[in-house]
Amino acid sequence: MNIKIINHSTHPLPAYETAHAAGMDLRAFTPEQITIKPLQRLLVPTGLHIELPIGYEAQIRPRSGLAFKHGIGIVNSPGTIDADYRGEIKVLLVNLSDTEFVINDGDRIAQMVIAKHETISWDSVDELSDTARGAGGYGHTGK
Ligand SMILES: O=c1ccn([C@H]2C[C@H](O)[C@@H](COP(=O)(O)OP(=O)(O)OP(=O)(O)O)O2)c(=O)[nH]1
Ligand SMILES: [Mg+2]
Repeated sequence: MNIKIINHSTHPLPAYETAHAAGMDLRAFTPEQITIKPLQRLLVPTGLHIELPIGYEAQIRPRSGLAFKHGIGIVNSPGTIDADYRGEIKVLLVNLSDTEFVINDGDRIAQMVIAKHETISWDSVDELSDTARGAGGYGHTGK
């Protein structure tokens, strides 16, 4: 499938790093170096605008290497890019470590997964079907 993209950054388009990867890495587009202090959150520009087909979304997810080695997460993970959004894709990073983290222009800061989704209508009813679980949740099946 082809998706329209405008790249205002100076970096290559997001690409799958391996043959069967689900996510394409997103690069920071920030001519000036960015420093994220411990527990600080920051919107990082990518310079990218996309036109998703109706019925598709893009999910902005953390990279596990950055999360494990540097405590870098995404506050609203997974971020949702709607099919009707035409603005710049940005990544809402958070530094969950106790040391500053530096982002340089072009660093791969997150990954984007393109996914199908349903658009539904509600049927308002008075009762839902019976199941063995019923209302049990929050660990009611034990550890
Ligand atoms: O990580 C993200 C999440 C969202 N967006 C953009 C695309 C998305 O379509 C739009 C709105 O996002 P969302 O619906 O999550 O935020 P909201 O707070 O509900 O804003 P809005 O009222 O504009 O929908 O912001 C990003 O660029 N990065
Ligand atoms: Mg919204």
